[in-house]
Amino acid sequence: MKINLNPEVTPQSKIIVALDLPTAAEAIAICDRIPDVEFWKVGLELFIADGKIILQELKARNKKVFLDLKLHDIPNTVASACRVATKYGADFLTIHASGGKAMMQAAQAEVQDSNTQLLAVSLLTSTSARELASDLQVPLEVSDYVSHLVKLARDSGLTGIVCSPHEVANLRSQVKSINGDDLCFVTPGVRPAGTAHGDQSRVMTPKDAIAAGTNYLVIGRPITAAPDPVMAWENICQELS
Ligand SMILES: O=c1ccn([C@@H]2O[C@H](COP(=O)(O)O)[C@@H](O)[C@H]2O)c(=O)[nH]1
Repeated sequence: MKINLNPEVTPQSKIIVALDLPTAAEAIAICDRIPDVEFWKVGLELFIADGKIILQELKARNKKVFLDLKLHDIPNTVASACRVATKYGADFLTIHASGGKAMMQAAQAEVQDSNTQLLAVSLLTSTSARELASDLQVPLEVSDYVSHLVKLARDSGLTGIVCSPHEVANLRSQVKSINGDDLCFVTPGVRPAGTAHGDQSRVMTPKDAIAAGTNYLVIGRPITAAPDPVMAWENICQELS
């Protein structure tokens, strides 16, 4: 069954915790410590190390799974990878919107009849306005560039978008999905007040991100790298309740 994009409004159900860890054993240890987490994200490091093991383990625990592979290649290659990825039973899978419409449409066609819903990564939350202009030489404001990519993803039939919480409110009012429903906005770049931003640029607190209209928050190191991950998780849930 495809997951509900507007989960029950408990703090836990809106938080996806990123398991950016080097082995399945370390990831499982974190899952054991925080059994209340309902939705886990498996990214490149863990997938390359131990993808099959961790994905089977999370599904065996009846957890929701976000497989964050951020695929970006020619349409045939991405579509084939998406077809194979659906076999893991992931609820969300990411591809890069900057791969273009043909790539996204081909990918969407492969997941259409599965329970996996595709999200388009717009502009990485680590990218600043300065980098967009100077390094990437994109002559647009961040908000205009993200909006352009989101429309491409919408026109390609994707379910949702990965963007910074800063962009959600504007995008929600501007862009509906092709069937008229709201797009699902999934936002990394979330930092509780007082925690290190690290490599993230376009950040917001959990409470402000929810107020901005995010469907799901993605939070990694503020929980998994905290001195006490259980307390970090509980503090964020408390902030949202
Ligand atoms: O634009 C993006 C897309 C994906 N991510 C991923 O989210 C988590 C964030 O982890 P933190 O430790 O909370 O920074 C990470 O797995 C990224 O790969 C993103 O940050 N930005």
